[in-house]
Order: sequence, then structure tokens, then C-alpha cells
Amino acid sequence: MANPIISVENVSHRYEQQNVLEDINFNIHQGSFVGLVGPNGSGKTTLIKLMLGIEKIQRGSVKAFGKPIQKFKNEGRMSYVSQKANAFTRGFPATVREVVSMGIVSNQKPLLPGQKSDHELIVYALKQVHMKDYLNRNIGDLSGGQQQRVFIARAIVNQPELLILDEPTVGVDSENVDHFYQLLSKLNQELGITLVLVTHDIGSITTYVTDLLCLNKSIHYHGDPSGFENMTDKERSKLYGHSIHTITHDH
Ligand SMILES: Nc1ncnc2c1ncn2[C@@H]1O[C@H](COP(=O)(O)OP(=O)(O)OP(=O)(O)O)[C@@H](O)[C@H]1O
Repeated sequence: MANPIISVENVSHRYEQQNVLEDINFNIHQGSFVGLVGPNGSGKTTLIKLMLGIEKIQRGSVKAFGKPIQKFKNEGRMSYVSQKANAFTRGFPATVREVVSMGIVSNQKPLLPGQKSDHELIVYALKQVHMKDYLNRNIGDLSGGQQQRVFIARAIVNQPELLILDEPTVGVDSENVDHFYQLLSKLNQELGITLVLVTHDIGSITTYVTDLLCLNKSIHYHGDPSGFENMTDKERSKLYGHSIHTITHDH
């Protein structure tokens, strides 16, 4: 198997007196779609901050594309959509075009050979999330789900190899959540972007992801989502480290 994109080895982390991560080990391979699930406060955001080099490593090691994260130069290869990305209020004075343009880094790789203008990059990214027609609209006038797709466009405008999304469906209604997951599957399968999706939505996410990682301070399950789907709620709760009742969706 090819070298992993992300390699996390023996990582533990604490804030003041509180241990939030204990002896975390896993790899993320190119082309995978990883669902990172766990209850509130289970350390999910801390773990992705360590993977992105935003939070300083205390114990263990994180490698990105074979390099220790402390030495890794991102240059648009890893992209991140944070939990607070859609904290825009109605009437926020920026157009969709302006928001997506904020994602362009100066040493960008063009999305399409021969098409290098910022405008073309922005339009191409918006097309991928079905938001091209909203180019000149004010971001604050869009619905939560539409805003979220614009933030995805901003995150993919440099054609990253890895896209990490922290709870992107907060504020998106349930009907649109499935459309949103389908969109992520398309980015994964058609554009080949490796995805890490942080979510509480353990019920429907198992339909879409290739790998499921259940975190509650330590890793309680890592593997094929079908292994998790076949368990009873009691067995899942034990692995998840928290009482859960899953609502499954028909597709
Ligand atoms: N900068 C910080 N300083 C001190 N404690 C922190 C800090 N960041 C997070 N914590 C604490 O660490 C624990 C893990 O937080 P984290 O945000 O990683 O969990 P999470 O699984 O992403 O939670 P949620 O699903 O609620 O977003 C929580 O108890 C949180 O209060």
C-alpha cells in the first residue's frame, strides 16, 4: 500500500489538567473518505488541529505527506473548513466570488491545465459545488447549506489533496445533509480529494465513508463502516464510548 498522506503515532494531548487524547495511532491513505465521529468534547477538533499543525504536538508524532508536521510546508495541499466557517450574518458585505477568492494561495497549482486566472479557478471550484450561478450574490443572503457549499469551494480552489471538514452540516437541514454528503462523495471519487469529515451524524455517514474512526479520548473503532453498521446499538455504544441510538436513512 502507498505511503499514508497522514500518519499519527502515539499521540497524546492535554490542556492544563485534562487529558483529551490518549495514545492515538492511525494512518490516512490517499483516496479515502474518513468519518471521524465521537461525542461532544471527545477530542475530535483537537486531533484535526494536531493533524493540520495548528496545535503544537506534546507527545507522539504526526506526519503529513511523509514529513513531520512541524516541518511540512502546506502550500495548499491540505485544506480545512472549520466549524465556524458559516458564522456570517445576513447582509455580510462580501460576494460569493470574494469569499472563494480568499482561498487562493499565491503559489497555487491551477485546477485545469492552461486555465490560470483567478476568475477561472473560482468559477471551476463553484461549479464543483453547484454554486456557479451565485457568483455575484452576497454570502450573507444565502441559506446555511448554500453558504457551506461556498466554503467548500473556497477550500478546494487550490486543488488540495486532503480536505478536512469540522462538523460542516451544523445548521444544514436534514434533507440537505444527504445532498451535502453526496457532494462530498463526488469530490472524493471524481476529483480524487482525500476527505476527513468530523461529524456527530453516525447514522447516515456510514453510507458514504470508506473508513470510520470513532474517538472518545482514545480510538474506540477504526475500520470499515460496514463492521459498525452490523452492530447492535449496545455494541456500538461500547465502542463509541458513549450511549447512542442511531437513526438510519434509506438511500
Ligand atoms: N484551547 C483549549 N484549552 C483548554 N481546553 C480545551 C481547549 N480546546 C478544547 N479544550 C477541551 O478539550 C476537550 C476536547 O475538545 P475538542 O474541541 O477537541 O472536542 P470535540 O470532540 O471537537 O468536541 P465538539 O464535538 O463538542 O466540538 C473539551 O473538554 C474541551 O473543553
